[in-house]
Amino acid sequence: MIRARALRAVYPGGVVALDGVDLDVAPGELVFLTGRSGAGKTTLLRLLLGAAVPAAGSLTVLGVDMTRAAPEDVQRVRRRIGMVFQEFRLFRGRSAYDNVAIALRVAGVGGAELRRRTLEALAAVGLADLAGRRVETLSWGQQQRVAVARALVRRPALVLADEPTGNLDAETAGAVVDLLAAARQAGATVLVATHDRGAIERAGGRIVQLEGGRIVADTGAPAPAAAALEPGGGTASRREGPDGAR
Ligand SMILES: Nc1ncnc2c1ncn2[C@@H]1O[C@H](COP(=O)(O)OP(=O)(O)OP(=O)(O)O)[C@@H](O)[C@H]1O
Repeated sequence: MIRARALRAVYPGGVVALDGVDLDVAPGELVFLTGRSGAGKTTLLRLLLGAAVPAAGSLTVLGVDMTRAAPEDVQRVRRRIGMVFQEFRLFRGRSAYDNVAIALRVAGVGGAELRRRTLEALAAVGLADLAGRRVETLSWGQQQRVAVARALVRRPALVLADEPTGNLDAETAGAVVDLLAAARQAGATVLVATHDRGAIERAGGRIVQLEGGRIVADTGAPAPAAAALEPGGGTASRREGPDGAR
């Protein structure tokens, strides 16, 4: 799903944001990226999304080598990613419905299916009654839930969320975390950059800690309890093993 080796990211001016990151994320994992401000979390998400190119190292996302991919291949990867941004990036002046529907429209979905899936996504985040409201008239937490609905409506293979619970009250933050966990239950791989300890404790999952652009701690994927306990129950861990490719 994701495979990074010796990943390095440098901003103009020479700021080294990531410095030798090795990371494997298997399909279906829920991973929290933690670390203090400036540790490199957002930069890693940007590389995964193909919004920035690594300065060195290798990065494969959804089977595509992001360091060598043609623009159309990067586009193909992006279409399979649902992104929740820190600042929502909703279209002001448009309704909650329109903001969610756009994600399906650009994927070529229209007509009755567009309407059904958009309304289902809004209902899933508890906003069915507010579908027609312009987004700037919604509360902060409601806007974030619109952004989550927009990210999930296409049933993406990979969900990337950058501080999705920032500035939300505990209850709304909990609801957002539950939605991301539900996306994982539905089969998505989910990466969440967050400072929110409560969110991490609520959802469980793997914790990868960044510091100064390096991974300094990684709890690894929790062993799937049922499979691990069954005799002959397959893998003890869904984490991809090291490959010695360094
Ligand atoms: N556009 C930019 N130009 C130059 N340097 C940048 C830029 N964006 C980020 N940086 C620097 O890169 C490093 C990593 O930043 P990044 O935003 O990835 O950290 P972060 O862990 O996401 O922080 P936060 O928790 O505050 O969002 C920091 O030193 C930051 O100052």
